[in-house]
Amino acid sequence: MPLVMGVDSSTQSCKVVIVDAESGAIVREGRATHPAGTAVDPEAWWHALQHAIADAGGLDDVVAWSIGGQQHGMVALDADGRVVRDALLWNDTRSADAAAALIGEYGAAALAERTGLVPVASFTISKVRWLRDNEPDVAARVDAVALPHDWLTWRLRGFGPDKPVLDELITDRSDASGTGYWNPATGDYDRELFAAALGHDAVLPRVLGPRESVSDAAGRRVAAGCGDNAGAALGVGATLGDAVVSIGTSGTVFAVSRTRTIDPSGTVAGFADAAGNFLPLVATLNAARVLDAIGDLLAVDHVELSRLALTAAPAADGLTLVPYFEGERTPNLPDATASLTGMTLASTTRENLARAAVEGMLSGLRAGLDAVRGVGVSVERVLLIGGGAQSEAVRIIAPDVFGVPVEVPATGEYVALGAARQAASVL
Ligand SMILES: Nc1ncnc2c1ncn2[C@@H]1O[C@H](COP(=O)(O)OP(=O)(O)O)[C@@H](O)[C@H]1O
Ligand SMILES: O=C(CO)[C@@H](O)[C@H](O)COP(=O)(O)O
Repeated sequence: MPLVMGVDSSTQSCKVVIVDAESGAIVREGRATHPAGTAVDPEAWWHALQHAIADAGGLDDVVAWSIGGQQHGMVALDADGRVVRDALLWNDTRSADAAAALIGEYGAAALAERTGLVPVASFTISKVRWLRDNEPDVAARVDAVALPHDWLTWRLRGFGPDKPVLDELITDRSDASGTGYWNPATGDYDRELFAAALGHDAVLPRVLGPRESVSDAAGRRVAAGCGDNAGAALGVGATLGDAVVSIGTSGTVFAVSRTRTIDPSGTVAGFADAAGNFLPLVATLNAARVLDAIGDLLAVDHVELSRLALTAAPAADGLTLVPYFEGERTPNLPDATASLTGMTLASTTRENLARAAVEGMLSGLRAGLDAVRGVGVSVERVLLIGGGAQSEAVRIIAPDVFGVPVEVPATGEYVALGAARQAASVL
């Protein structure tokens, strides 16, 4: 009964599963929370990872592991292996102007062709460019740029400021494909784009193939890890014809595809997956936390918010929440704010507000589904996952909003399970 560990270092928390590699059964689990905010000291993730591993009973009996994580965050290191500033996360919109500058210089169509992406604030290249433009002294000290899962993998393997071997940074194609300086057609970094964004070239993590591995200081096998959405696709077992809708901090809609996506409009990101295929994806910045915010406002928990939403009629008597609390990525409106319209004395009830929150959040994801279909991906059913899928109201209202059958797999940490699968596959 060899045991493997899978990790999801997500925006809000770190989740660890220890799995029997033969049966797939979860043997132990652990978790720890991450700090709030869109710029975070990566040390906080490292501490959370260690807590979550301890909470899961430790690694002593584990023979292989793999880390999945939130995508795109910029972890910039100096020559001594120290983080040069707080990591800017995928949901930090200060890099919107940098994204626009990149598009102005290279053209959206050319960037989509070269990297699969048209820059928005979320992608790593926009953050790297922001650093060069706004903190040139810090940018000049950067010797390596990694993603959250790359850096945590490096730390857990035994590297860090005490052993700063930057060439030992590794990543995988799914997370590399979210940088904006990796070419999904060739599998190589686009060094010209990266060096121009940063102002000079630097170490980038080596991209391991789906079955390649390295080892940690104790000799355990370490798989390449993955971006969290690719991890979820692996963990939930998505196949052709499935679209996965994940309602976590981000809302994402993605599908496994045999061919790469090039969308010069930038709506659909042409990511790679963790198994050698591709993962066209649409992401919104406003998902589970829309429900958190309205629940807090109404001073109710998730169960009561769901009950209120299901008490109201569809369309909430015209009360409409456009939930751009954090700005928005799809559509690309980084400076947008949320708005509530259709307020009358009759429509402005707690029930309608709860319903409008669920419908507004799901409508953003429906637009994502349409966009994924629009690039030629067939969607026969939706698999609904993430913390927000635990809401009964979300589960009941989603099929009407999406217009396709919706299946809700048993509640589970599918990103961490996907990473555990990677670990099992390199054994
Ligand atoms: N029953 C529920 N109804 C609605 N939202 C929920 C429920 N349970 C958890 N959540 C929300 O789900 C989010 C966490 O989901 P998760 O998929 O773990 O996110 P992430 O991976 O981004 O950290 C939190 O915002 C949490 O409040
Ligand atoms: O930016 C994206 C995908 O492009 C997000 O999906 C992040 O990867 C964060 O994920 P969660 O923490 O919300 O799961």
